[in-house]
Amino acid sequence: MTLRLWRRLKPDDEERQPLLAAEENDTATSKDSNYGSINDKPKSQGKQEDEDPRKKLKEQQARRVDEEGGWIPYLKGFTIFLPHMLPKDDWVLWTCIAIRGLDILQERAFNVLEPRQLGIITDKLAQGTTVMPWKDIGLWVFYHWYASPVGFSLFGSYANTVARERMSAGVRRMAYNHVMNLDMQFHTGKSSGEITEAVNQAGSLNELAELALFNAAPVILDIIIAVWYVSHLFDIYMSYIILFVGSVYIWTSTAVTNRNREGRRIYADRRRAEFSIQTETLQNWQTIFYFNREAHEVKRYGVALMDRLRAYYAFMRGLLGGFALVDLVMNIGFTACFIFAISQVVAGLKPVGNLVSFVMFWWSVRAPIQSISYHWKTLSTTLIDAERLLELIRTKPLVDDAPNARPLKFEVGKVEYSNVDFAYDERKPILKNVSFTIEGGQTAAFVGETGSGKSTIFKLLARAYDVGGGSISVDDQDIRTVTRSSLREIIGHVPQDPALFNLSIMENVRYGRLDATDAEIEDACRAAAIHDDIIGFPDGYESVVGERGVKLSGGQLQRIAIAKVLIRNAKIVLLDEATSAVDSTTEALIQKAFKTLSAGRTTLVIAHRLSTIVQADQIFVVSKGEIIERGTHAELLAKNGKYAELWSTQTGSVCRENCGDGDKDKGMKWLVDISPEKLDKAGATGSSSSQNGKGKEVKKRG
Ligand SMILES: Nc1ncnc2c1ncn2[C@@H]1O[C@H](COP(=O)(O)OP(=O)(O)OP(=O)(O)O)[C@@H](O)[C@H]1O
Repeated sequence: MTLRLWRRLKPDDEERQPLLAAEENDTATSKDSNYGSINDKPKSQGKQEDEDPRKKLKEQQARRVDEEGGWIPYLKGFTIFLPHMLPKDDWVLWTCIAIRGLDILQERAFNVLEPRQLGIITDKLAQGTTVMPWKDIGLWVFYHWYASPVGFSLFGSYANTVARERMSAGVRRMAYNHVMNLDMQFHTGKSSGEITEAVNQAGSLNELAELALFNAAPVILDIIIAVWYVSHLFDIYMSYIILFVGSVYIWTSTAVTNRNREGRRIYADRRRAEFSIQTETLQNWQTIFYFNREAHEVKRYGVALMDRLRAYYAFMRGLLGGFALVDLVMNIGFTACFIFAISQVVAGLKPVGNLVSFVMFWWSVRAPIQSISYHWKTLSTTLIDAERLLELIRTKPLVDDAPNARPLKFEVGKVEYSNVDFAYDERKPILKNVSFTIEGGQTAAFVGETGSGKSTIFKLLARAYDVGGGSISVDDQDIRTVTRSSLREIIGHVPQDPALFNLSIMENVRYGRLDATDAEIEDACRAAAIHDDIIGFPDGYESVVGERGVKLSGGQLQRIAIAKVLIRNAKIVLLDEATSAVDSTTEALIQKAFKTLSAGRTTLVIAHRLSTIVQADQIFVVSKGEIIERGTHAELLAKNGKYAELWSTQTGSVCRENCGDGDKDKGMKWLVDISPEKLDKAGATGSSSSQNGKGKEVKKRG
């Protein structure tokens, strides 16, 4: 019994704190209400300022208790989890709870019956019986067996496990679903570690429920039974002794815990520091390798390790000393009760069997009494953990379906931005009065300096964020009035830095359309000019791509991302610098594939290499969040503005005649001054120039 209690009290209590997990929380501490990551702190800075993330949660909890008007209303806030933890129709869960309930009751009954039976046998022996009391022995054996771990409690323990895990699964599912449906601001503003930890706090709620249902309630029952039973065995004074010992015990153990808090905090800090060195150095192993700093890092880690050990020893000294003290209180209490009981037997007031029953009973109730303070401490820690989960669940997505949102009715894929304003942070406007219309099936390209807001224009179309002013519509339906899912279903996005799941190439491409056949996937890969690369890998389509696709080159990653969009058969395609990482031959292949596949689809392209978008139906030049020029390639060249400047920089061409007046009919002449490689890319230019057919002439020098 002591051993069991020791296990329950010692490691769990002090080490259940998520010391390492706290490390992951150090970074994202900003809770800004704007779309902004401006307040994000660098990791090391965050660490210094937020040494103990639990402290912050504790303060938050105190504030919330205050705001809600006390602990009861505060705790009521957690009832939002109840339908997920205890779903009414989960008969397996309720059966397990019922079995565990029965187990708790039978445990209590046998706590009394077994010592009592031993007392009866002792009394018979004391009376000098000469026959074996087989019936009593049989009963004792039965009680003893039934109350042991191989008796009914075997089912009780298993039912407890099933109930706990089912409750936990319900809350985890709820939290995960909630996080998945939060907006992009939430996901870009927080570290994935922090989000994961918050979701995992589902376990803390579970503990809370388990504590209340299966631990605290039985302990209260134990105390009531103990007081009643010892009064029955001896007299009421014995109950007073037990209550007194219990109170002193609780007071002492609380005092010991408080005293140990500082030691625990130091130990937690040192452990975090050691963990931090370990992860940082492993993550930056290549830097260490190239700077030949292995020995330096091993030494640094060794120092942190020893620091942690010293802190741990100090903490454990305090803890073990504390345990010894509280155990002493318990032993003094037991001695007092024991002497009192013997005195009653000696005085002939009670039979010796009662003494035996008492001693046996003491050992069964000692653990529950001791566990009160443990449960109390666990309750406060668990509540703080659960606070994190509550905070997560209370976070409402900034972008959500309107109450009367309906599915988007796709017609031709016309995209219209009307006077769109947007800011991630209200202090810094990003898009200003952006207006344009792209007819269904057209290709529109966005060019402009880095950071001018091109990707942001894309993000708004997928409703990663909502516009600050103006509106965006698809086929004349304001995207805020349609369901987010129906909108994203028709959009295919190839990001700047595509990331893949650590699965096979086949599975990654199938992510675009879950029911795609292998043959369809291969076709998409052919169209994206990646098929030949894939079949060249030793495992072909079954090659696993590594975390985020690290085993693939940038160009391969981009083409697989393109294949994913192709297989998705999206109606509106967003290409964010989709061909920036491929060589000119591959780029030409991709361009060809896209030309075929973008037929009938509205395509929005961001490109820094202008040669890739000369055939676009419209080109928008974005600068500082505004569209400063628009038109076809030829029209923009004719304007000889920003676009012409960019074109000139990239291709080395210069306008020789009629430049700058924007009059298309004056027959501008461009002189192209480019290397053979540039000419290769600009080959598209020649064709496009004639395609756009505005009577422009592109001459090659030399
Ligand atoms: N999640 C975000 N939170 C805060 N600011 C952001 C966020 N994303 C982008 N920004 C800022 O918005 C501005 C426009 O960024 P955007 O990514 O739209 O530019 P871009 O024109 O696509 O640039 P690039 O060509 O380099 O991709 C930048 O100043 C950027 O720092």
